[in-house]
Amino acid sequence: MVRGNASEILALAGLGGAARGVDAGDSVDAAEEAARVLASRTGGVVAVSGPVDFITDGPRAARVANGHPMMAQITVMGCSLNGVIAAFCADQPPFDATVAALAAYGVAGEVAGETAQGPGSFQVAFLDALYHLTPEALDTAARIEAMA
Ligand SMILES: Nc1ncnc2c1ncn2[C@@H]1O[C@H](COP(=O)(O)OP(=O)(O)O)[C@@H](O)[C@H]1O
Ligand SMILES: Cc1ncsc1CCOP(=O)(O)O
Repeated sequence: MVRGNASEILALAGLGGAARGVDAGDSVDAAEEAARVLASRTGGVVAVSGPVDFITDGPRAARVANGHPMMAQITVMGCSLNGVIAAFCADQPPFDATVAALAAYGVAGEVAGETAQGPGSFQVAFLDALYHLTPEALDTAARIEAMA
């Protein structure tokens, strides 16, 4: 399973990419083909994170529209996300698990964004929201679109 922002996925596929340090300088849309190429090459699941996440295993693809703009303002949100995806993949098929992990992470971001005053309080509120997230709340708030 590979997860990166758009510029990281483009670079990994050998298709360039305009990364700004650890941040993306490319849109998720621009990295969709790179993600499909990487998934086919590796036989694994590839996720491009960003304002709307894109996930593919080659034949299947989905978009997850959950999240909050403040998530892009905090370092290590992507690294932490990788750990959450790994936990979801531990006992679920990897494509479904990755989609669910991205939705859960994004919903926690939305909950945190309701009370955060800025990046500092957002970090604390995000960890609390992830800790308190229930399957019912995830079902209600998840914005997942299956694609061809
Ligand atoms: N503008 C945004 N709006 C909503 N969610 C976002 C936005 N930018 C990033 N996210 C979310 O933040 C998390 C980390 O993704 P990202 O910022 O792409 O990682 P990285 O830190 O590797 O660049 C993902 O769950 C993603 O959906
Ligand atoms: C490993 C590491 N150490 C300091 S910043 C960084 C990368 C963080 O990347 P991201 O914000 O994309 O999770």
